[in-house]
Amino acid sequence: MNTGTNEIKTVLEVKSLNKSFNGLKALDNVSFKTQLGETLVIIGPSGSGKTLLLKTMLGIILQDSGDIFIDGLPKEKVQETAPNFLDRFGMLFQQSALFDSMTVWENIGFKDLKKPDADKNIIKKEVIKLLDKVGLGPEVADLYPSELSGGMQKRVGLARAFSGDPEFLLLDEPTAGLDPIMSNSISQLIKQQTKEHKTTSIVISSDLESARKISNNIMMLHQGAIVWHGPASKLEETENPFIRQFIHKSAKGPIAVLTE
Ligand SMILES: Nc1ncnc2c1ncn2[C@@H]1O[C@H](COP(=O)(O)OP(=O)(O)OP(=O)(O)O)[C@@H](O)[C@H]1O
Repeated sequence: MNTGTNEIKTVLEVKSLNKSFNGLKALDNVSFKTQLGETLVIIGPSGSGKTLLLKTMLGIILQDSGDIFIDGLPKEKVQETAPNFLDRFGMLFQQSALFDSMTVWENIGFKDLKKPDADKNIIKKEVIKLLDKVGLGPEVADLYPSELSGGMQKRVGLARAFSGDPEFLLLDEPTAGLDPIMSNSISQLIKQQTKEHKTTSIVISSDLESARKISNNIMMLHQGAIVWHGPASKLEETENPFIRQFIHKSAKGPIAVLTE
């Protein structure tokens, strides 16, 4: 009997996605589903297609073939009826991708500031609450991104992604380059946000400790293809050679290690 407490509902689906650059396959028949409230972490070696997959899902790069479904509808259909459908997504790109010419609060309030009836004072107040959520004080609001450390920029990027409590979070390497304490606190924030708002999240992470902490499921890409997709709890026990090599940081295995 479905009690309604563990609702299984596919909210994002990628079907047979292919993309090549100069004849080289960068995404190779990628198919997967994510359920409401799930956090899927994508792992894989450098150049395996992780960022490209997120960019294709968002329409920043167009696929050669394959489809993306949101709530069971093709993305193009969703876009037709709701041109601002990307507002349903909170995104964090690598290097945080903050706008250098805008202050921290303008960066975080960006989505709301675009609205015709935007009230700057209300938006700034909301931003200060978000800053507090990611562990930054109100004094940071009027600074420019260049005045912040890398860790602070990540937090600001995360606050921007959380802004408006989006249904979906797509985060590219949220803990890369951070010290272990900062990385742990960012992982906690992602967990808290996804739990409190039942957010469906896809997170690219090379930080396996963070991946284990935040994920329900893990998917590994290699040369644009999915080589493993399963529950995070099975990561340690799987015999999959790609996973074994990746988690043991071994030079031996199916993943080629580049040498000079
Ligand atoms: N706009 C583009 N033009 C040409 N090639 C591209 C483009 N975007 C991605 N690629 C290629 O697609 C492949 C996958 O790139 P992608 O950035 O997705 O890798 P990744 O797994 O995110 O790597 P990393 O962990 O290093 O960020 C790479 O070979 C890359 O060179």
